[in-house]
Amino acid sequence: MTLLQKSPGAVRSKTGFWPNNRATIIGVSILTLVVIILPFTATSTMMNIAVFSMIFALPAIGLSLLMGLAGQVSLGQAAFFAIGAYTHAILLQKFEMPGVVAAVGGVVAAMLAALLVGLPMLRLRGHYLALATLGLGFIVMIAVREWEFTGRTTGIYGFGRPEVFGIPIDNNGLFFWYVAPFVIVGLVLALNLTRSRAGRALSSVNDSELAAESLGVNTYALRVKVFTLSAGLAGLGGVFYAYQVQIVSPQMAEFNVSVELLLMVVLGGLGSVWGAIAGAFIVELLSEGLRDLIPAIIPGATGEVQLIGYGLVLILVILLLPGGLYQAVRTVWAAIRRRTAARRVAAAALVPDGTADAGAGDAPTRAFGGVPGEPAAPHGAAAVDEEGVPNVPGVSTPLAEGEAILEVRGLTKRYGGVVAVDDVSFTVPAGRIMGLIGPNGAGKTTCFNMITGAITPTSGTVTFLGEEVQGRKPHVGAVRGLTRTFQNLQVFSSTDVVGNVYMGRYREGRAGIIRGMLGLQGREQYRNEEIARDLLDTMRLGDVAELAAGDLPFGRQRMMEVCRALASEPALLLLDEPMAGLSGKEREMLASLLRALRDAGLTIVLVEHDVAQVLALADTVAVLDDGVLIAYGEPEAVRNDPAVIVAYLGTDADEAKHELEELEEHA
Ligand SMILES: Nc1ncnc2c1ncn2[C@@H]1O[C@H](COP(=O)(O)OP(=O)(O)OP(=O)(O)O)[C@@H](O)[C@H]1O
Repeated sequence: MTLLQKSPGAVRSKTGFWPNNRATIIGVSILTLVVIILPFTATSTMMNIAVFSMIFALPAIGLSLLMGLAGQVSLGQAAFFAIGAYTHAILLQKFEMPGVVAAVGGVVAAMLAALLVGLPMLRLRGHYLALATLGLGFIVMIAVREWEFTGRTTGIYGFGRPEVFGIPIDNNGLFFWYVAPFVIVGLVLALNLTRSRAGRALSSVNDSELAAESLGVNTYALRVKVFTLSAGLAGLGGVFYAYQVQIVSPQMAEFNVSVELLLMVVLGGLGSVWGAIAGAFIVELLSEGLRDLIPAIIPGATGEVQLIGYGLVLILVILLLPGGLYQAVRTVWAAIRRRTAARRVAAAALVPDGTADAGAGDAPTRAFGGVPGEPAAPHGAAAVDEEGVPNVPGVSTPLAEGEAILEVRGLTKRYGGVVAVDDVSFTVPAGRIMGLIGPNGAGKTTCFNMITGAITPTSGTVTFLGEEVQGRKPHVGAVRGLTRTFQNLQVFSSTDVVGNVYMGRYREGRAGIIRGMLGLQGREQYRNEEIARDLLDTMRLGDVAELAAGDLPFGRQRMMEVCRALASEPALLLLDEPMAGLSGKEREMLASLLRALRDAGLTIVLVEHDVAQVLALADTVAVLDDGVLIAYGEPEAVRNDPAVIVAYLGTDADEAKHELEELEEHA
């Protein structure tokens, strides 16, 4: 039996966990209609703006994915735009390659440049990528300006226009129709990506890289992929730009182009793909307006002054509408939905016996926390036994009970002169609960962090399921079944409660970025969502499944974190102070749950300040004091160990023992 029995008839949620596909279809249909009609109705100035908006929408979508999803800022998107354009122009003009080959070459060159910058930079945390891309922008601009091959300041020109079935694309209307399908396809792929397993993982990384890694997300690989994808879209934009203006020049890589792209993304709303397209149109309109307005206000002003206009708009948006247009639209939409719902409730109240039997015929069946094949308890109804203890699913353990699942040998962590953990060794047997206790600052969390890969030990080894994992990133252990919770909660606040627990299923999923973009992972997603919901019901969190995770009370956030860790079907679960902040009732429930999980075969290591709880729960207890392992054994032996008593209470052993007993009685 696995930890989570999967519902055989997993059904699609009707509660809105997945963004509304119908809305996307309607949106894309309207956009397509506008694209078809616009060239027949727009003035030539409008058509010119529309063409450039479409061209810039591509790098803007890329930047939006990078900044909104991957949480990385690029100040040099124009560099990839220029690399795409120059490569395309060079292949066309100097090597006389066919248009399609030259275009693909432009995109590939931009992606390769991104790999070159991203591979070293994305390993580092912080804003290094922003600085590196800013530098790249300057390098590209200066290189093409100084290099004979790229035409110096004059640039490259004289290459032909694109042709489709022998028809030259030689006016704005045709060019608009030529670019638009690429933008629409890019839009759909990007929308799919944001909803996919990979997209959700990226948002989670934004919320808490440590928690995402601990659930098996390889954050570095994902960021590199999104950065490369983002550069590819910029390169494609550059290819179209080169075709449209019929010249490529160093200005394309200038900083103000990157700022323009940044403005499009911020104005539209970070991470919103629709917002990026809207932002592209608005900034192009704005830029047209500023071109006339600025010389009228400041006679003799050059194009540089336009940057001041962009800067002002950027500041205003950040101050007044930090979520951009996307946020504004969402706020209005939410208000409309609230009013509609209120009206519906009022109307229902007028109908005698308005208790409709809605959906009774298609109630989902669940095997988890209920009887297989029988209608499930509604979300929010706790699946509990007669004593109020949650039902616990079965557990699969890769080892026989008592075999070493985790071996820690000579684990040491020094911070300058501070030895946080000093030569600690212990073994955790499978199917047992091990308590790790010690006074404040004893080194418990540091120990956890070294075991899970959050920090690298100064020396020592951590062997999990026979493989040394010390010093490796947390996702390495997580993929093999090593999952943890955190002393300081690490909630994915950008999503709801079910979204958090769904992320716990990450290591069970397979779909990558490509499958995500193509929308070929529906089954896997719906199945994992159902499992997440089932688990929430079992943990009595079903009633808050749709709430924003950050809005939950502290105690329920802790329970949600445990639930999220369980969703990953771990072989070894490390819990860092899971009882902290819980009510007495919640503590009791959690203790029962842990006992039941252990009885089902799960191995648990528990760091906890509630010593009485640990001594009552654990099969073995390790005690740290000042980084040193001072006791290790069965709870009874540890309870009476004078060294432990002195470490905890810092007084005479007999007196301390008496105090400890009193404490336990009152606990
Ligand atoms: N990044 C760091 N730099 C310097 N010292 C650190 C760092 N992290 C932890 N320490 C020190 O290492 C020691 C152990 O800290 P740790 O947080 O592991 O203890 P703990 O047993 O988990 O404490 P608590 O129960 O209060 O959470 C403490 O003295 C702490 O100040």
